[in-house]
Amino acid sequence: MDLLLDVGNTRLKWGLHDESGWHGQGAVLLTALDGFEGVLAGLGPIRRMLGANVAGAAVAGRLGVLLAARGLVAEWIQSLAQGFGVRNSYREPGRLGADRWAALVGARALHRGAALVVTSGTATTADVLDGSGVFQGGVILPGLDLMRISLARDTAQLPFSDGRFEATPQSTADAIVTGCLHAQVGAIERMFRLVAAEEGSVCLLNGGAAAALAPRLECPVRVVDNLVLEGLARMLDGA
Ligand SMILES: Nc1ncnc2c1ncn2[C@@H]1O[C@H](COP(=O)(O)OP(=O)(O)O)[C@@H](O)[C@H]1O
Ligand SMILES: CC(C)(COP(=O)(O)O)[C@@H](O)C(=O)NCCC(=O)O
Ligand SMILES: [K+]
Repeated sequence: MDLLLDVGNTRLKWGLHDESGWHGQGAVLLTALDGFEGVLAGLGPIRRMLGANVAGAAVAGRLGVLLAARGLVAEWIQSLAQGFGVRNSYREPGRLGADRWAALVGARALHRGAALVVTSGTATTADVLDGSGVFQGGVILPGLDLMRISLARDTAQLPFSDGRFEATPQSTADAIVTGCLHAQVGAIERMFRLVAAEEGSVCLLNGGAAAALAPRLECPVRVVDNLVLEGLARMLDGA
């Protein structure tokens, strides 16, 4: 069994995988990272650990210690210019977030046509993957919760509270939630225009906020499981 880690800025997502598929997945908040020690202790024998980390060196260091206690060496991927059926058009390919690279590899394995690969986590990313597997570029915006948090933090009168999506919001809470959803969905729909003309193109949507965005999107959407873990599994298969 291999252990795959998608370490984002809010949560660590883990998955246990072998040739026959997935044998368990879970998530741990970075604010409770020590809890991952218990998760690790409960897993059976592990061959290798491969991960994508965008949460920085301190988090990688803490994970390295937890993994070493189980006799595992932490292997962290870097974005490549080309590999696993995907070509990376970033001017400096290594600067693309490792999670975005892994998600593109996962997306390519899942869907052969053009796709807009959207991961809605702490940040939302919307990445254009054309029908020949070329990542042409993409956008980064604050994620849904980060937008709401920033309004509460930097204004005197706006709270962080739950509202509802409404066509014409008539309360502060509804106005904030609806505004932030419009911002997310609007950016995604604008990016989708870049692949809309390609046969069979779809928006592949994943990440912690995917369920909140999916019902609002007016483009072909397929909500998928964690594409980063999927991509990491392909990388081990191809290794
Ligand atoms: N239990 C939870 N705790 C924190 N955030 C959650 C939870 N459930 C869903 N979320 C949402 O999911 C986002 C985190 O999604 P995730 O894809 O794990 O992000 P990241 O990869 O940036 O860590 C949060 O910003 C929040 O919007
Ligand atoms: C864009 C991101 C912050 C997304 O992080 P996440 O929301 O998954 O925590 C991350 O992929 C990152 O730090 N990228 C490096 C810069 C880039 O991709 O251009
Ligand atoms: K993201």
